[in-house]
Amino acid sequence: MRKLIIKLGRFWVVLGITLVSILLSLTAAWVMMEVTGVPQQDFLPRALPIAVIVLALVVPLVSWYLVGLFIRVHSLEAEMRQLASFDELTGVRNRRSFLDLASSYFEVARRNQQVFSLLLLDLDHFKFVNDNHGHLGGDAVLRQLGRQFLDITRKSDMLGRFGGEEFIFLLPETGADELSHFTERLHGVIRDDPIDWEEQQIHVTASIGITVFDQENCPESLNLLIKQADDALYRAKREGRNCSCRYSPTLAQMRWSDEPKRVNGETL
Ligand SMILES: Nc1nc2c(ncn2[C@@H]2O[C@H](COP(=O)(O)OP(=O)(O)OP(=O)(O)O)[C@@H](O)[C@H]2O)c(=O)[nH]1
Repeated sequence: MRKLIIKLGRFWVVLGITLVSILLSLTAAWVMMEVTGVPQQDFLPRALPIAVIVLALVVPLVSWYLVGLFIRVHSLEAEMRQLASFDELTGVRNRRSFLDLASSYFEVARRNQQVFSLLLLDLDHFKFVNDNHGHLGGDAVLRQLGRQFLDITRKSDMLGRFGGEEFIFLLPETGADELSHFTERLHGVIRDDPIDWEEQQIHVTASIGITVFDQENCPESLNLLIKQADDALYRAKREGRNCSCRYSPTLAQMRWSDEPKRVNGETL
C-alpha cells in the first residue's frame, strides 16, 4: 500500500480516495434504496443523506490510516537521520557528520577571524581494556564516556567520534586561556569516574592533542588544523600519555610552546 501511494503521488492518491469514497457512498445508498424498495424518482433526495453518512464514516477511517502512515514515516525519517549522523554506541556525532558541521563552522570562523579550539582525545592503551574486559567491556567504556563528554560540553560545542577510541571536539570562541579548564574537566571525568562493568571497575586515561585557531595560527583548511591536533596528540602519547599537548605555530615545524601538561601536575 505504501509503495503504491508513493508511486502514484499525492494528487492522484487524494483524487482516487475522493472518487472511491463518493462511489462507495452512492453504491451504499443505492443498495439501501433497493432493499427498502424506494421508487427511482425518490432516489437522489433519499440517497444523498445516506451517501453523506457513509462518506462521514469512510473519510475518518481513511484519514486515520493516512495520518498513522505519515506519523510512522516521519518517525522513521528522524530515526534514519539520527543513524546517519550519530554514532550508535557513544551517542556523539559520527566522523562524517562532525566534519560536515565543523567544515561549515571553519569557513565562517576563518572569514570572521574568530578564535576556536580543536581537540583530539585518544584513550590510552585501549587495546588492554578490550583484552582484559572483553570487547563489550570496551564498548561500555566508550558508551559512558560519550555520555559524559556530551554532559560537559556546551550546546554550541561540536563533538564527534573520530575513530575507534578517538573523540574530536571543536569549541567555538574558546581560546588558549579557557582551554586549560576544559581539558582539566575532560581528564577529571575520565580519571574520576571508572566504568562499572560486570562487578569490576574499568579505569582509563586519555591523551589529548590541542590546537587553537587564532590570529597566530590560521591554516587554510580544517584538515590542516586536524593534522595539527593529531601531531599534538602524537606528542602527548610520546610524553607518556594521560596528558594534554598543545600545538604551537610560532615554533618551527613540530616544536612546542609548552611542556606537555601532566594530569595532577603542571598546568597547560
Ligand atoms: N570495544 C571496542 N574497542 C574498539 C572499538 N573501536 C576500536 N577499538 C579498539 O581500540 C583499540 C585501539 O588500539 P590501538 O590503536 O593499538 O591503541 P591503544 O591500545 O589505545 O594504545 P595507544 O593509543 O597507543 O595508547 C583496538 O584494540 C581496537 O580494537 C569499539 O568500537 N569498541
